[in-house]
Amino acid sequence: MSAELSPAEKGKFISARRAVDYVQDGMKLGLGTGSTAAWMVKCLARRVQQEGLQISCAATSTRTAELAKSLGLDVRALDDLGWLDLTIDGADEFDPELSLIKGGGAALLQEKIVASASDQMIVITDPAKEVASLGAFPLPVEVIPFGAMTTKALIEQMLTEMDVAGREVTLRMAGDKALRTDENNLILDLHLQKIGNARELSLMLNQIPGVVENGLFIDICDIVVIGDGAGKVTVKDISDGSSHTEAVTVTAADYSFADPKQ
Ligand SMILES: O=C(CO)[C@H](O)[C@H](O)COP(=O)(O)O
Repeated sequence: MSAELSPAEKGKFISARRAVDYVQDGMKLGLGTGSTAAWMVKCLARRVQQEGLQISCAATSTRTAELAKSLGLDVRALDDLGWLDLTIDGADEFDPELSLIKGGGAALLQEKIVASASDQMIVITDPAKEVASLGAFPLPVEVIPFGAMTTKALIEQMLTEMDVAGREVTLRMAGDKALRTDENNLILDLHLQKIGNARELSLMLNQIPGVVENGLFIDICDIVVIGDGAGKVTVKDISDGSSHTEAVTVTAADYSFADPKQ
């Protein structure tokens, strides 16, 4: 039997399980990255096994692809699947318009490509990630290694010109080495405190040579599913502005999976 989950982890599990309800037989799915997305992959694999669903998936990172394959899911290259029906992914922050900051797990590039190639994106999250205005979470920006410190300087100059509140930009490390993404790029984290105009910032960042993509997801997310460790799940849908909360029960058997890989 699995150990009791912390309230935060239970919230992630609850949101992941609820989002998997949106999956239908025959769908082509995008699989997100991160700890919440890992719960989703497990819940999805369980549904596929129990109900015999025929689905195919494109993963947003090597680690998600490995987890999904290890659980028997049919994982293909995005280009083999073409357009997707639905992507389910986590986020680091979301605001009332369901704009997001993503990339805490350094997978923002594949995540944005996959979500943008989907009819619908559902974000699975916990209440701590809901903000009135994006920016407390450092904004990840993926840059190519060539001239990365010059790209960093160009970003800092742009932030100064835009008069953004915080301007510290740091290179993300993995131990004593610069972290490399699945595309062998680097991540710069922008410690901005508060992002006033996320749309403008996103456009400006992507105009800088050396920037591959940034972690602002604007007009991409359709639904946010917020799992609360106390046993509630809230579903917010941007298409009709609706929001409703459901009570849920969770037992240890629900989050016990044969493969404990996260
Ligand atoms: O954007 C991401 C990875 O690049 C993740 O979805 C985000 O960091 C949330 O992760 P977690 O579910 O572990 O809190």
